[in-house]
Amino acid sequence: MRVSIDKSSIKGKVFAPPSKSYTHRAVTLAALSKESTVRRPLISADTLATVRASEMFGASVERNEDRLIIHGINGKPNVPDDIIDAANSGTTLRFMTAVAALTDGITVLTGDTSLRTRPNGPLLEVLNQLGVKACSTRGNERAPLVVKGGLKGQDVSIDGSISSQFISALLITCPLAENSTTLSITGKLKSRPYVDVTLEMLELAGIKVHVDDSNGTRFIIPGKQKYDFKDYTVPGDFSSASYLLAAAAMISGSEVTVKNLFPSKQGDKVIIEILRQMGADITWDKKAGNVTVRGGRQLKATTFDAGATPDLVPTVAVLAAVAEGTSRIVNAEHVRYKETDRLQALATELPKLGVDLKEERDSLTITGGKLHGASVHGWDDHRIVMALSIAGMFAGNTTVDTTEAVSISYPDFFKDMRSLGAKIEDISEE
Ligand SMILES: O=C(O)C1=C[C@@H](OP(=O)(O)O)[C@@H](O)[C@H](O)C1
Ligand SMILES: C=C(OP(=O)(O)O)C(=O)O
Repeated sequence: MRVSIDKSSIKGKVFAPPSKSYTHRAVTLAALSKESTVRRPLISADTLATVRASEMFGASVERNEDRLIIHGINGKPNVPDDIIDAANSGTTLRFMTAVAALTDGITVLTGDTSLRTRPNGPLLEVLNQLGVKACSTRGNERAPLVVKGGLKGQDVSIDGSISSQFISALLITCPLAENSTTLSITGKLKSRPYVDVTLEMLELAGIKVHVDDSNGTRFIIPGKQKYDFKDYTVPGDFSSASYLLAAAAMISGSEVTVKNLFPSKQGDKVIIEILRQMGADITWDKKAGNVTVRGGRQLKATTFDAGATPDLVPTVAVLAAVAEGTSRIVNAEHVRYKETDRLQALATELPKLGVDLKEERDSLTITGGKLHGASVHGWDDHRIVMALSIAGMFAGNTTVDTTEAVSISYPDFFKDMRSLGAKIEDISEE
Protein backbone atom coordinates (compact mmCIF):
# COMPACT_ATOMS: atom_id res chain seq x y z
CA MET A 1 0.00 0.00 0.00
CA ARG A 2 0.98 3.57 -0.61
CA VAL A 3 -0.02 6.76 1.23
CA SER A 4 0.12 10.38 0.17
CA ILE A 5 1.07 12.84 2.88
CA ASP A 6 0.52 16.60 3.06
CA LYS A 7 2.12 19.09 5.42
CA SER A 8 0.41 18.45 8.75
CA SER A 9 0.75 19.74 12.27
CA ILE A 10 -0.64 17.34 14.88
CA LYS A 11 -2.62 18.04 18.03
CA GLY A 12 -4.18 15.96 20.78
CA LYS A 13 -3.63 13.02 23.07
CA VAL A 14 -2.86 9.47 22.13
CA PHE A 15 -1.87 6.25 23.94
CA ALA A 16 1.54 4.78 23.14
CA PRO A 17 1.03 1.25 21.80
CA PRO A 18 2.15 -1.60 24.09
CA SER A 19 5.82 -2.54 24.01
CA LYS A 20 6.85 -5.08 21.39
CA SER A 21 9.92 -6.20 23.34
CA TYR A 22 8.03 -6.71 26.61
CA THR A 23 5.21 -8.53 24.80
CA HIS A 24 7.62 -11.00 23.13
CA ARG A 25 9.20 -11.74 26.50
CA ALA A 26 5.93 -11.95 28.41
CA VAL A 27 4.51 -14.47 25.92
CA THR A 28 7.71 -16.55 25.81
CA LEU A 29 8.10 -16.65 29.60
CA ALA A 30 4.39 -17.42 30.02
CA ALA A 31 4.74 -20.27 27.51
CA LEU A 32 7.57 -21.72 29.61
CA SER A 33 5.49 -21.41 32.83
CA LYS A 34 2.26 -23.19 33.85
CA GLU A 35 -0.44 -20.54 33.54
CA SER A 36 -0.16 -16.79 33.12
CA THR A 37 -2.13 -13.73 32.09
CA VAL A 38 -0.53 -11.08 29.90
CA ARG A 39 -2.54 -7.85 29.98
CA ARG A 40 -2.52 -5.15 27.31
CA PRO A 41 -0.16 -7.09 24.99
CA LEU A 42 0.91 -5.63 21.68
CA ILE A 43 -1.06 -7.50 19.03
CA SER A 44 1.05 -7.09 15.91
CA ALA A 45 2.54 -9.28 13.20
CA ASP A 46 5.78 -9.81 15.15
CA THR A 47 4.23 -10.62 18.52
CA LEU A 48 1.70 -12.93 16.85
CA ALA A 49 4.65 -14.84 15.38
CA THR A 50 5.83 -15.42 18.97
CA VAL A 51 2.32 -16.51 20.02
CA ARG A 52 2.14 -19.01 17.11
CA ALA A 53 5.60 -20.39 17.83
CA SER A 54 4.71 -20.81 21.53
CA GLU A 55 1.60 -22.73 20.48
CA MET A 56 3.69 -24.98 18.25
CA PHE A 57 5.84 -25.87 21.25
CA GLY A 58 2.67 -26.90 23.11
CA ALA A 59 1.40 -23.77 24.88
CA SER A 60 -2.20 -22.73 24.38
CA VAL A 61 -3.04 -19.06 24.12
CA GLU A 62 -6.54 -17.63 24.65
CA ARG A 63 -7.18 -14.10 23.50
CA ASN A 64 -9.70 -12.39 25.71
CA GLU A 65 -10.48 -8.68 25.19
CA ASP A 66 -7.23 -6.96 26.12
CA ARG A 67 -5.39 -9.93 27.58
CA LEU A 68 -3.82 -13.23 26.70
CA ILE A 69 -4.36 -16.19 28.98
CA ILE A 70 -1.51 -18.59 28.39
CA HIS A 71 -1.49 -22.24 29.44
CA GLY A 72 2.21 -22.97 29.28
CA ILE A 73 4.36 -26.04 28.88
CA ASN A 74 5.96 -25.90 32.34
CA GLY A 75 9.53 -25.90 31.07
CA LYS A 76 9.30 -28.77 28.60
CA PRO A 77 8.46 -27.78 25.00
CA ASN A 78 7.04 -30.39 22.60
CA VAL A 79 8.68 -31.17 19.29
CA PRO A 80 6.64 -29.00 16.86
CA ASP A 81 4.37 -30.75 14.32
CA ASP A 82 5.54 -28.43 11.56
CA ILE A 83 8.19 -25.85 10.81
CA ILE A 84 8.09 -22.62 12.83
CA ASP A 85 7.60 -19.50 10.74
CA ALA A 86 8.94 -16.46 12.60
CA ALA A 87 7.76 -14.28 9.68
CA ASN A 88 9.55 -10.89 9.88
CA SER A 89 10.52 -11.09 13.56
CA GLY A 90 14.17 -11.38 14.60
CA THR A 91 13.17 -11.60 18.26
CA THR A 92 10.87 -14.57 17.57
CA LEU A 93 13.47 -16.42 15.51
CA ARG A 94 16.25 -16.00 18.08
CA PHE A 95 14.10 -16.74 21.16
CA MET A 96 12.41 -19.77 19.58
CA THR A 97 15.71 -21.20 18.27
CA ALA A 98 16.83 -21.31 21.90
CA VAL A 99 13.47 -22.78 23.05
CA ALA A 100 13.88 -25.50 20.38
CA ALA A 101 17.12 -26.48 22.16
CA LEU A 102 14.95 -27.70 25.08
CA THR A 103 12.94 -30.27 23.08
CA ASP A 104 13.68 -33.98 22.67
CA GLY A 105 13.64 -33.77 18.88
CA ILE A 106 14.29 -31.63 15.83
CA THR A 107 12.78 -28.23 15.06
CA VAL A 108 13.02 -26.28 11.81
CA LEU A 109 12.63 -22.50 11.97
CA THR A 110 12.33 -20.06 9.11
CA GLY A 111 10.99 -16.63 8.24
CA ASP A 112 10.21 -14.24 5.41
CA THR A 113 12.74 -13.08 2.81
CA SER A 114 14.02 -10.34 5.14
CA LEU A 115 14.45 -12.60 8.18
CA ARG A 116 16.27 -15.18 6.05
CA THR A 117 19.03 -12.61 5.41
CA ARG A 118 19.70 -11.85 9.10
CA PRO A 119 22.70 -13.37 10.95
CA ASN A 120 22.46 -15.99 13.72
CA GLY A 121 26.06 -17.26 13.81
CA PRO A 122 26.96 -16.54 17.46
CA LEU A 123 23.72 -18.13 18.74
CA LEU A 124 24.19 -21.31 16.66
CA GLU A 125 27.81 -21.59 17.72
CA VAL A 126 27.03 -21.33 21.44
CA LEU A 127 24.07 -23.73 21.24
CA ASN A 128 26.44 -26.29 19.71
CA GLN A 129 28.83 -25.80 22.64
CA LEU A 130 25.89 -26.32 25.03
CA GLY A 131 25.11 -29.81 23.74
CA VAL A 132 22.61 -28.86 21.01
CA LYS A 133 23.01 -29.52 17.29
CA ALA A 134 22.08 -26.30 15.54
CA CYS A 135 22.80 -25.24 11.97
CA SER A 136 21.60 -23.23 9.02
CA THR A 137 20.25 -25.34 6.12
CA ARG A 138 22.31 -23.20 3.74
CA GLY A 139 25.40 -23.20 5.96
CA ASN A 140 25.38 -19.39 6.06
CA GLU A 141 24.10 -18.74 9.61
CA ARG A 142 20.79 -17.56 8.16
CA ALA A 143 17.36 -19.21 8.52
CA PRO A 144 16.10 -21.79 7.72
CA LEU A 145 17.65 -23.15 10.92
CA VAL A 146 17.57 -26.72 12.19
CA VAL A 147 17.86 -27.38 15.92
CA LYS A 148 18.18 -30.79 17.59
CA GLY A 149 17.45 -30.38 21.31
CA GLY A 150 19.70 -31.40 24.18
CA LEU A 151 20.64 -28.21 26.04
CA LYS A 152 23.09 -29.08 28.83
CA GLY A 153 24.65 -25.93 30.26
CA GLN A 154 28.35 -25.13 30.81
CA ASP A 155 30.73 -22.14 30.54
CA VAL A 156 30.50 -20.38 27.18
CA SER A 157 31.37 -17.05 25.55
CA ILE A 158 29.28 -15.22 22.98
CA ASP A 159 29.97 -12.30 20.67
CA GLY A 160 27.67 -9.44 21.68
CA SER A 161 28.43 -7.08 18.81
CA ILE A 162 25.82 -8.33 16.31
CA SER A 163 22.63 -8.75 18.30
CA SER A 164 21.67 -8.76 21.98
CA GLN A 165 18.81 -11.11 21.09
CA PHE A 166 21.23 -14.07 21.13
CA ILE A 167 22.06 -13.28 24.75
CA SER A 168 18.42 -12.72 25.74
CA ALA A 169 17.52 -16.04 24.08
CA LEU A 170 20.16 -17.94 26.09
CA LEU A 171 19.25 -16.15 29.33
CA ILE A 172 15.67 -17.35 28.81
CA THR A 173 16.45 -21.02 28.08
CA CYS A 174 19.64 -21.85 30.03
CA PRO A 175 17.78 -21.80 33.41
CA LEU A 176 15.98 -24.92 32.15
CA ALA A 177 19.18 -26.82 31.30
CA GLU A 178 20.45 -29.74 33.42
CA ASN A 179 23.60 -27.92 34.58
CA SER A 180 24.38 -24.32 35.28
CA THR A 181 25.77 -22.05 32.57
CA THR A 182 28.20 -19.16 32.74
CA LEU A 183 27.63 -16.87 29.79
CA SER A 184 30.40 -14.34 29.11
CA ILE A 185 30.00 -11.67 26.47
CA THR A 186 32.92 -10.90 24.20
CA GLY A 187 33.14 -7.96 21.80
CA LYS A 188 31.27 -4.76 22.53
CA LEU A 189 27.72 -5.65 23.63
CA LYS A 190 25.19 -3.78 21.49
CA SER A 191 21.59 -3.05 22.44
CA ARG A 192 22.35 -3.61 26.16
CA PRO A 193 19.01 -2.24 27.46
CA TYR A 194 17.20 -5.18 25.81
CA VAL A 195 19.28 -7.59 27.94
CA ASP A 196 18.24 -5.60 31.01
CA VAL A 197 14.59 -5.91 29.94
CA THR A 198 15.10 -9.68 29.70
CA LEU A 199 16.70 -9.82 33.17
CA GLU A 200 13.80 -7.79 34.62
CA MET A 201 11.25 -10.17 33.12
CA LEU A 202 13.17 -13.28 34.25
CA GLU A 203 13.12 -11.99 37.80
CA LEU A 204 9.34 -11.57 37.57
CA ALA A 205 9.15 -15.19 36.40
CA GLY A 206 11.05 -16.34 39.50
CA ILE A 207 14.22 -17.15 37.54
CA LYS A 208 17.63 -16.48 39.11
CA VAL A 209 20.47 -15.08 37.02
CA HIS A 210 23.55 -13.67 38.76
CA VAL A 211 25.31 -10.82 37.02
CA ASP A 212 28.91 -11.64 37.87
CA ASP A 213 30.96 -8.58 36.94
CA SER A 214 30.72 -4.83 37.19
CA ASN A 215 30.23 -4.38 33.43
CA GLY A 216 27.26 -6.75 33.42
CA THR A 217 28.85 -8.94 30.77
CA ARG A 218 29.12 -12.26 32.64
CA PHE A 219 26.02 -14.12 33.76
CA ILE A 220 25.83 -17.17 36.01
CA ILE A 221 22.64 -19.07 35.27
CA PRO A 222 21.82 -21.96 37.62
CA GLY A 223 20.20 -24.93 35.84
CA LYS A 224 17.05 -26.97 36.66
CA GLN A 225 14.98 -23.85 37.46
CA LYS A 226 11.19 -23.51 37.17
CA TYR A 227 9.34 -20.71 35.41
CA ASP A 228 6.51 -19.10 37.33
CA PHE A 229 5.32 -16.09 35.34
CA LYS A 230 1.86 -15.07 36.56
CA ASP A 231 0.07 -11.83 35.82
CA TYR A 232 1.73 -9.06 33.89
CA THR A 233 0.69 -5.77 32.24
CA VAL A 234 2.75 -4.69 29.23
CA PRO A 235 4.03 -1.08 29.38
CA GLY A 236 3.90 1.47 26.53
CA ASP A 237 6.54 1.37 23.77
CA PHE A 238 9.03 4.25 23.58
CA SER A 239 10.31 3.19 20.13
CA SER A 240 6.80 3.44 18.66
CA ALA A 241 6.14 6.67 20.57
CA SER A 242 9.32 8.18 19.12
CA TYR A 243 7.57 8.84 15.77
CA LEU A 244 4.73 10.72 17.47
CA LEU A 245 7.07 12.74 19.68
CA ALA A 246 9.49 13.54 16.85
CA ALA A 247 6.69 14.60 14.48
CA ALA A 248 5.24 16.93 17.10
CA ALA A 249 8.68 18.44 17.83
CA MET A 250 9.52 18.99 14.14
CA ILE A 251 6.28 20.53 12.96
CA SER A 252 5.24 23.96 14.20
CA GLY A 253 1.67 24.30 15.41
CA SER A 254 1.79 20.79 16.91
CA GLU A 255 1.00 19.92 20.52
CA VAL A 256 0.79 16.26 21.39
CA THR A 257 0.61 14.28 24.63
CA VAL A 258 1.58 10.63 24.41
CA LYS A 259 0.14 8.66 27.34
CA ASN A 260 1.18 5.36 28.91
CA LEU A 261 4.90 6.23 28.92
CA PHE A 262 6.14 5.41 32.41
CA PRO A 263 9.80 5.04 33.47
CA SER A 264 11.02 1.67 32.21
CA LYS A 265 14.15 -0.28 31.37
CA GLN A 266 13.50 0.44 27.67
CA GLY A 267 16.60 2.14 26.28
CA ASP A 268 14.51 4.01 23.73
CA LYS A 269 13.12 6.30 26.44
CA VAL A 270 16.29 8.27 25.65
CA ILE A 271 14.29 9.79 22.75
CA ILE A 272 12.98 12.26 25.35
CA GLU A 273 16.54 13.32 26.23
CA ILE A 274 17.54 13.51 22.54
CA LEU A 275 14.59 15.77 21.73
CA ARG A 276 15.35 17.98 24.74
CA GLN A 277 19.01 18.26 23.71
CA MET A 278 17.99 19.15 20.18
CA GLY A 279 16.00 22.05 21.61
CA ALA A 280 12.46 20.67 21.55
CA ASP A 281 9.85 21.85 24.03
CA ILE A 282 9.18 18.53 25.79
CA THR A 283 8.01 17.56 29.28
CA TRP A 284 7.65 14.13 30.86
CA ASP A 285 5.26 13.70 33.78
CA LYS A 286 6.65 10.38 34.96
CA LYS A 287 3.93 9.79 37.55
CA ALA A 288 1.12 10.30 35.07
CA GLY A 289 3.05 8.58 32.26
CA ASN A 290 2.47 11.55 29.92
CA VAL A 291 5.01 13.03 27.53
CA THR A 292 3.98 16.37 26.02
CA VAL A 293 5.70 18.02 23.05
CA ARG A 294 4.98 21.43 21.56
CA GLY A 295 6.32 22.02 18.08
CA GLY A 296 7.68 25.22 16.64
CA ARG A 297 11.21 25.50 18.00
CA GLN A 298 14.07 25.21 15.51
CA LEU A 299 15.83 21.94 16.36
CA LYS A 300 19.63 21.88 16.62
CA ALA A 301 22.03 19.22 15.35
CA THR A 302 23.14 16.41 17.64
CA THR A 303 25.54 13.47 17.90
CA PHE A 304 23.71 10.23 18.63
CA ASP A 305 25.51 7.03 19.66
CA ALA A 306 23.21 4.24 18.44
CA GLY A 307 25.05 1.43 20.27
CA ALA A 308 22.40 0.84 22.92
CA THR A 309 19.31 2.00 21.03
CA PRO A 310 19.47 1.00 17.35
CA ASP A 311 15.71 1.23 16.75
CA LEU A 312 15.82 5.02 17.21
CA VAL A 313 18.13 5.52 14.22
CA PRO A 314 15.38 6.15 11.61
CA THR A 315 13.62 8.63 13.94
CA VAL A 316 16.84 10.49 14.82
CA ALA A 317 17.90 10.58 11.15
CA VAL A 318 14.67 12.41 10.27
CA LEU A 319 15.09 14.81 13.21
CA ALA A 320 18.65 15.50 12.01
CA ALA A 321 17.29 16.17 8.53
CA VAL A 322 15.26 19.14 9.78
CA ALA A 323 17.73 20.36 12.45
CA GLU A 324 20.08 23.30 12.05
CA GLY A 325 23.66 22.11 11.51
CA THR A 326 25.35 18.78 10.94
CA SER A 327 24.37 15.76 13.03
CA ARG A 328 26.19 12.45 13.37
CA ILE A 329 24.68 9.05 14.08
CA VAL A 330 27.60 6.88 15.19
CA ASN A 331 28.29 3.32 16.40
CA ALA A 332 25.46 2.10 14.20
CA GLU A 333 26.81 -0.83 12.18
CA HIS A 334 24.36 -3.25 13.86
CA VAL A 335 21.50 -1.20 12.41
CA ARG A 336 22.44 -2.84 9.08
CA TYR A 337 21.29 -6.24 10.44
CA LYS A 338 17.64 -5.34 10.95
CA GLU A 339 14.56 -5.95 8.75
CA THR A 340 16.55 -4.04 6.14
CA ASP A 341 19.98 -2.49 6.14
CA ARG A 342 18.52 0.64 7.72
CA LEU A 343 21.60 2.82 7.18
CA GLN A 344 21.45 2.06 3.47
CA ALA A 345 17.66 2.53 3.37
CA LEU A 346 17.93 5.97 5.02
CA ALA A 347 20.90 6.94 2.84
CA THR A 348 18.85 6.04 -0.24
CA GLU A 349 15.50 7.61 0.69
CA LEU A 350 16.29 10.79 2.67
CA PRO A 351 18.29 12.40 -0.20
CA LYS A 352 15.15 12.01 -2.37
CA LEU A 353 13.52 14.48 0.09
CA GLY A 354 16.46 16.89 -0.34
CA VAL A 355 18.54 15.76 2.65
CA ASP A 356 22.34 16.08 2.56
CA LEU A 357 23.54 12.73 3.94
CA LYS A 358 26.83 10.81 4.01
CA GLU A 359 26.83 7.09 4.78
CA GLU A 360 29.78 5.22 6.27
CA ARG A 361 30.00 1.64 7.50
CA ASP A 362 28.88 2.50 11.02
CA SER A 363 27.65 6.08 10.79
CA LEU A 364 25.46 8.63 9.04
CA THR A 365 26.36 12.31 8.79
CA ILE A 366 23.30 14.44 8.09
CA THR A 367 23.18 18.17 7.45
CA GLY A 368 19.73 19.56 8.12
CA GLY A 369 17.97 21.83 5.72
CA LYS A 370 14.72 22.38 3.93
CA LEU A 371 12.97 19.16 2.92
CA HIS A 372 10.89 18.92 -0.21
CA GLY A 373 8.25 16.37 -1.09
CA ALA A 374 9.10 13.22 -3.06
CA SER A 375 7.97 9.64 -3.69
CA VAL A 376 9.94 7.49 -1.30
CA HIS A 377 10.19 3.76 -0.75
CA GLY A 378 9.46 2.23 2.67
CA TRP A 379 11.63 -0.84 2.06
CA ASP A 380 8.91 -3.09 3.60
CA ASP A 381 10.39 -2.04 6.94
CA HIS A 382 8.06 -0.66 9.63
CA ARG A 383 10.59 1.76 11.08
CA ILE A 384 11.63 3.13 7.68
CA VAL A 385 7.95 3.60 6.72
CA MET A 386 7.12 5.43 9.97
CA ALA A 387 10.24 7.63 9.83
CA LEU A 388 9.64 8.59 6.19
CA SER A 389 5.99 9.31 6.97
CA ILE A 390 6.87 11.90 9.62
CA ALA A 391 9.42 13.40 7.22
CA GLY A 392 6.52 13.61 4.72
CA MET A 393 4.33 15.38 7.29
CA PHE A 394 7.06 18.03 7.56
CA ALA A 395 7.84 18.29 3.84
CA GLY A 396 4.34 17.79 2.34
CA ASN A 397 3.59 16.45 -1.13
CA THR A 398 5.16 13.07 -0.33
CA THR A 399 4.19 9.48 -0.99
CA VAL A 400 5.46 6.46 0.94
CA ASP A 401 4.97 2.86 -0.20
CA THR A 402 4.99 -0.55 1.57
CA THR A 403 3.05 1.07 4.39
CA GLU A 404 1.47 -2.25 5.44
CA ALA A 405 4.82 -2.87 7.20
CA VAL A 406 3.56 -0.85 10.18
CA SER A 407 1.63 -4.01 11.15
CA ILE A 408 4.96 -5.36 12.51
CA SER A 409 5.17 -3.12 15.56
CA TYR A 410 2.51 -0.36 15.41
CA PRO A 411 -0.56 -1.47 13.44
CA ASP A 412 -2.50 1.72 14.37
CA PHE A 413 0.28 4.11 13.35
CA PHE A 414 -1.65 5.78 10.51
CA LYS A 415 -4.93 5.69 12.44
CA ASP A 416 -3.29 7.46 15.42
CA MET A 417 -1.56 10.02 13.19
CA ARG A 418 -4.86 10.78 11.43
CA SER A 419 -6.67 11.09 14.77
CA LEU A 420 -4.11 13.82 15.63
CA GLY A 421 -4.89 15.62 12.36
CA ALA A 422 -2.21 14.29 10.02
CA LYS A 423 -3.17 14.61 6.37
CA ILE A 424 -2.45 11.09 5.19
CA GLU A 425 -4.50 9.34 2.51
CA ASP A 426 -4.35 5.81 1.18
CA ILE A 427 -3.73 5.76 -2.54
CA SER A 428 -3.71 2.71 -4.74
CA GLU A 429 -0.42 1.38 -6.08
CA GLU A 430 0.04 2.35 -9.66
O1 LIG B 1 15.38 -7.95 22.22
C1 LIG B 1 14.63 -7.15 21.65
O2 LIG B 1 13.42 -7.03 21.96
C2 LIG B 1 15.18 -6.29 20.57
C3 LIG B 1 16.55 -6.09 20.49
C4 LIG B 1 17.17 -5.19 19.49
O3 LIG B 1 17.81 -5.98 18.53
P1 LIG B 1 19.41 -6.30 18.54
O4 LIG B 1 19.75 -6.82 19.87
O5 LIG B 1 19.52 -7.31 17.45
O6 LIG B 1 20.11 -5.00 18.22
C5 LIG B 1 16.13 -4.31 18.80
O7 LIG B 1 16.70 -3.75 17.64
C6 LIG B 1 14.89 -5.09 18.42
O8 LIG B 1 13.94 -4.26 17.80
C7 LIG B 1 14.23 -5.67 19.65
C1 LIG C 1 14.74 -4.99 14.61
C2 LIG C 1 13.51 -5.05 15.07
O1 LIG C 1 12.89 -6.18 15.55
P1 LIG C 1 13.32 -7.70 15.36
O2 LIG C 1 14.81 -7.78 15.52
O3 LIG C 1 12.57 -8.45 16.40
O4 LIG C 1 12.90 -8.11 13.96
C3 LIG C 1 12.70 -3.80 15.16
O5 LIG C 1 11.59 -3.85 15.70
O6 LIG C 1 13.15 -2.75 14.70
